[in-house]
Amino acid sequence: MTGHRGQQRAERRGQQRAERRGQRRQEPNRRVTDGLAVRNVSHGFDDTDVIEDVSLAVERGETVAIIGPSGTGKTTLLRLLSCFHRPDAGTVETDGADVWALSERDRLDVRRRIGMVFQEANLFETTVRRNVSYGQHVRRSWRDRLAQWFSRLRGGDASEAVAESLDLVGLADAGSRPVGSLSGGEAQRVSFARAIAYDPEFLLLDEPTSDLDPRNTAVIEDAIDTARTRGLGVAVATHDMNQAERVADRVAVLLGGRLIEVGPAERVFTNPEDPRARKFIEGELVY
Ligand SMILES: Nc1ncnc2c1ncn2[C@@H]1O[C@H](COP(=O)(O)OP(=O)(O)OP(=O)(O)O)[C@@H](O)[C@H]1O
Repeated sequence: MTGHRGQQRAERRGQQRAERRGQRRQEPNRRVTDGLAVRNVSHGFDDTDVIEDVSLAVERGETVAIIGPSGTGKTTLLRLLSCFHRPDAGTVETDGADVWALSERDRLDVRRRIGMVFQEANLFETTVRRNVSYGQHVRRSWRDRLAQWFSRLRGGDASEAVAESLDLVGLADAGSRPVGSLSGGEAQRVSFARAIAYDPEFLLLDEPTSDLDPRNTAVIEDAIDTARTRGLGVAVATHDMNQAERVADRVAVLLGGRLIEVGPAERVFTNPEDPRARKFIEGELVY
């Protein structure tokens, strides 16, 4: 019964979307075959659309900031990109392949290539090192784990990646510390290290520095920059415009679940085309 009602709701939302689509200026679709992308995705919960007809791509080696007021759908968009939610409409693609048309196993492989850092660090009550290597362990496919095992036998060291990731966030000496002894900023840096330790191709960050002081924020922003330089595609949802300006190559402005503007950071910040984007960037549009 609930499933049927859910389907009816989804259909009703679909009809409303189709009507609205005709009335709206469409964002130009960048045809990206190399990277992680959502294409014309819409998604909602219960009777409400949260994301409407959004197209956005993240290519390897670039950082895209998703900015917008609170509750505008940034987290939902990241969750669609991470293949956590299946969109009500539209497609999620990696390198041109429709992720939700893949087998469950192949989709899991795609998810393994995507690292996520949430607003809350969500660490386990153990040491820093174990937290970071845990991410590496669960994210690896059996094939990779086997390869890692053979590499260890040959003298290679999987813990190198853990050490390197901790070094990247300035916590090279903190491996043996229990997470309970960390400050909020340090915990968030461990969470970042955990996401990066298994060598993902894409990194999705949801307000990764919202509760952090300037020093911890700077460490995370530097790590974002390093990740991008190493060729990862990074998407960061933030309501901190200054942060977006500091880290992003491109900026996507999300308002009321719709992408109202997307373009190179410099252009969007200095000369936004959409008057609502301009208001938001100038701090007039506060929700
Ligand atoms: N699982 C869910 N079930 C029901 N509603 C949800 C769910 N996830 C998100 N929403 C709703 O979708 C809307 C957008 O939420 P979302 O977290 O994506 O926005 P946001 O831009 O990331 O907000 P913030 O900046 O405050 O974190 C909100 O109204 C939220 O309540």
